[in-house]
Amino acid sequence: MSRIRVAVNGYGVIGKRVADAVLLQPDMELAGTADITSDWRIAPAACRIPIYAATDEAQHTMLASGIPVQGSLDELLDSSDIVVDSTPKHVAAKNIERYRSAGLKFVLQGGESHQTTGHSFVAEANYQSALGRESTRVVSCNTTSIVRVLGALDNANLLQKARGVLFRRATDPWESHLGGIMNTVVPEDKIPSHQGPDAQTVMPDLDIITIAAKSSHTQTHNHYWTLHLTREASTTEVLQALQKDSRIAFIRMSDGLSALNSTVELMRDIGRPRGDMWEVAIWEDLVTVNGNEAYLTYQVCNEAIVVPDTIDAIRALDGRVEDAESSIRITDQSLGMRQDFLRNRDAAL
Ligand SMILES: NC(=O)c1ccc[n+]([C@@H]2O[C@H](COP(=O)([O-])OP(=O)(O)OC[C@H]3O[C@@H](n4cnc5c(N)ncnc54)[C@H](O)[C@@H]3O)[C@@H](O)[C@H]2O)c1
Repeated sequence: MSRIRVAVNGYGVIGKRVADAVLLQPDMELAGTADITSDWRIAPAACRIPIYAATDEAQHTMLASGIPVQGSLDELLDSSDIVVDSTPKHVAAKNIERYRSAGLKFVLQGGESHQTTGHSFVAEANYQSALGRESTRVVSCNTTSIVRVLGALDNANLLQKARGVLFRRATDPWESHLGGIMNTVVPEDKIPSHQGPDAQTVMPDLDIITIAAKSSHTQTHNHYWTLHLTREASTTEVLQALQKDSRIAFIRMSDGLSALNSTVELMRDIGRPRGDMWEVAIWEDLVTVNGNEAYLTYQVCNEAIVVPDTIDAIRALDGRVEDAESSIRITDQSLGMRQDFLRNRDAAL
């Protein structure tokens, strides 16, 4: 089977992680990455990834900065089967016609609206409906976590409705010198916040309300959920339902993982590239069930969580791996995803 040749347009927070994940896939090949920067953000990639210039101006500045440019974005597209667009919000939507004229399938990211592709993607929920499509949009980091967690409970017929509060990191760590709030919390200016309706683009029947606030840190997102269950259940039943999703990991206060920064440090200690956590991490010892209500909190590494889904989205559009389980297994194994970072999962429950 020939490998899928993947182009990554936009080598920022998401693009560089997607490019590295593509390099690990047995059935994919990285055709190259395009960007407009010519400084430290792209320079380290040049020795291991073919770099292309997304604009004529970028080509001049890249060459002037000593970046070995392989060619233009159009040339990159010509040598690719699928492009992942990870340019900033609203830039990607303007590239769609260019991808279509090059005859390429394309994956967009969560900064674009559902309407840009007409399909929003989370691998565990709707891989099947993306099979062979021209395009899809991998939903945002918060939405991906919501669909994973609520989807796992829904699959076990346990979820009736979900009400959640989201604390969002103020900015990405690498650009925190440029902006981000300090010493405050800023509620989003409407309820429901956009994440609940966004989750419904993947799970249309989900009864969900989200309230969100931006807080003054850069260490991942943190969600708090009150879940109305379809019936009275035990904590073990809820945990077992969550455990069925291979991309949900379990962390514990009792292990000293008592704050967002502890988990961030743990990811570095276990050797994760860039300290990334692709899993959504639920505090296992905080999961509480009271009759037909459940309460839980989890952590979302916004920079990393959409990377495995982006890899699966590429496979779904390509169409040759026809079931979600097979694609998820290949992706999980290639990245080294885990459900428990400190001990064998089977022993934990
Ligand atoms: N940062 C996150 O936590 C996060 C999480 C999930 C989804 N997303 C989504 O992923 C997408 C990318 O976000 P990001 O955070 O990686 O952005 P980013 O700003 O970190 O990276 C974007 C990259 O695109 C490059 N770029 C800008 N204009 C370009 C152009 N015309 N052509 C080619 N390259 C161009 C920039 O130089 C930069 O390297 C957005 O849709 C965003 O909403 C971001």
